[in-house]
Amino acid sequence: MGTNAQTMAWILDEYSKFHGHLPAVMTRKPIDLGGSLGREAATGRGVIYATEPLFAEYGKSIKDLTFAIQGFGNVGSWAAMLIHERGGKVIAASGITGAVKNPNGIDIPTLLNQGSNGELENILMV
Ligand SMILES: NC(=O)C1=CN([C@@H]2O[C@H](COP(=O)(O)OP(=O)(O)OC[C@H]3O[C@@H](n4cnc5c(N)ncnc54)[C@H](O)[C@@H]3O)[C@@H](O)[C@H]2O)C=CC1
Ligand SMILES: O=C(O)CCC(=O)C(=O)O
Repeated sequence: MGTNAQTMAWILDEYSKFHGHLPAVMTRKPIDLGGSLGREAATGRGVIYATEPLFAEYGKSIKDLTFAIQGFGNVGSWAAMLIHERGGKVIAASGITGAVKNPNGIDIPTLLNQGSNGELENILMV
């Protein structure tokens, strides 16, 4: 937690100083350092790909359900976006310094466009 592609680039840089340039040792690198396309979204996407069949076993789909996202960072914000795209309703999201709620459904693209870095600082309600 609290890391991003830049952090991974720093770790790769430090590792390379001692062991030579071996980019395969570090995942979630920036693309221009050999990172994988789609990596930023991958874990949140995995959450959705895993939960969709689980819901199906109970005769439900994402569009029928409401969601609260505890931890609106890399994984949580991508999961929220994919829920939104599938017609699901995200009614609450929280980070360590703030939270938002809207019983009618949060507009996730708008929330992300507010420059939220996963902490939801100064955002009380959307
Ligand atoms: N990013 C990835 O690709 C992967 C992440 N994970 C795991 O998924 C989890 C989330 O990772 P990321 O989204 O990358 O982290 P992140 O740092 O981007 O987001 C973490 C979120 O949790 C919130 N948070 C932190 N401490 C909290 C607390 N005490 N109470 C409430 N909220 C708190 C932060 O405010 C932030 O919104 C971590 O446990 C991580 O190890 C696992 C596999 C891959
Ligand atoms: O990038 C990876 O291969 C794994 C990342 C992971 O498990 C994490 O961020 O906690």
